[in-house]
Amino acid sequence: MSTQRIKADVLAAALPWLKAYNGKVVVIKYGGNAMTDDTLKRAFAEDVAFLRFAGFKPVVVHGGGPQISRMLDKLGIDSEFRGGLRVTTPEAMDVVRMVLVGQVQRELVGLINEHGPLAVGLSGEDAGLFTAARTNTVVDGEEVDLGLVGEVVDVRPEAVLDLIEAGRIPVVSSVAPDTHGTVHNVNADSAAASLAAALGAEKLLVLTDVEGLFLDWPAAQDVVGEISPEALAEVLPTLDSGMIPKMSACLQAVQAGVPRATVVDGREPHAVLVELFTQEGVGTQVLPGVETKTRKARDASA
Ligand SMILES: Nc1ncnc2c1ncn2[C@@H]1O[C@H](COP(=O)(O)OP(=O)(O)O)[C@@H](O)[C@H]1O
Ligand SMILES: CC(=O)N[C@@H](CCC(=O)OP(=O)(O)O)C(=O)O
Repeated sequence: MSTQRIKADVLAAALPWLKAYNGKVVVIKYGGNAMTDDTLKRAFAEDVAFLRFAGFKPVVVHGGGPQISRMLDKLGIDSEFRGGLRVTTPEAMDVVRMVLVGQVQRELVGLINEHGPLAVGLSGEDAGLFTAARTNTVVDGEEVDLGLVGEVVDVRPEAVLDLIEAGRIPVVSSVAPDTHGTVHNVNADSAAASLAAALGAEKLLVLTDVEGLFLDWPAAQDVVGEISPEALAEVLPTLDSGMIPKMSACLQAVQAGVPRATVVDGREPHAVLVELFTQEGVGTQVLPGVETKTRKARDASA
């Protein structure tokens, strides 16, 4: 087939997706582990700008776990993860906020704005976007005090909606005040799910550094292609580390009415475009009413 024909086929195949998502909100969670190099970050910014110019309404919620850990290390502040969440002292909270809002968010906004005056950064503290409530976690049957870690209990999406209506791309950091104004560290997957639900998003797309959910972790031979919320709720207690908040977030979003939530490998350049314009075969999709389907992982041993 000629190169011109291949290009024509790829472009023509995008039509159903362009129609389906025209004017629809897509919340994209960009995890810190998928921000490894400048080329990937630039490709991500291009994808988000592409979506906006293609008639989607993209909203970015970003993470930055590894970036926070590096800064805490540099400053000699100890931190540990329990059940996939960072135990956050008041001292660590200052660093979390500085890195997420002051570094990671600023960098993403800058990269997207290379394509036009599109992105506006905000955090859960802006215009009452998120209200958090302190939360603990249970690890091996024991309740663990996580310090200043919260979950979003209320969303006032007006500021984000105003930006979307003005044709902007909101870029949201996951720190949020409680009802007394004390700022809490919220896992970015969970914040993205809350925002997707409040915005009535068509999709929650979560970029990370694995091909998707593996039920045979850490052997990682078979990646889940599709899974229903009910089947996911059953396997959730067996998962560990970062996959717990990620898959809980997908479940939360779908249970709150977001039609589908997908985890994709952000180490692949243009993962966002590939996922949104491809029928099947990338990442793990949480979707009501499906049987669990798995496929061989890219790196599976033969
Ligand atoms: N069952 C599983 N399937 C896939 N990844 C898993 C699983 N269990 C644990 N993980 C780990 O979860 C990590 C993703 O979570 P996390 O490090 O928090 O990513 P992010 O920064 O993208 O939010 C993967 O890199 C992988 O090491
Ligand atoms: C409570 C909690 O764990 N908060 C996360 C917030 C950042 C985040 O979620 O970043 P990723 O998406 O890159 O993992 C943290 O402190 O690392």
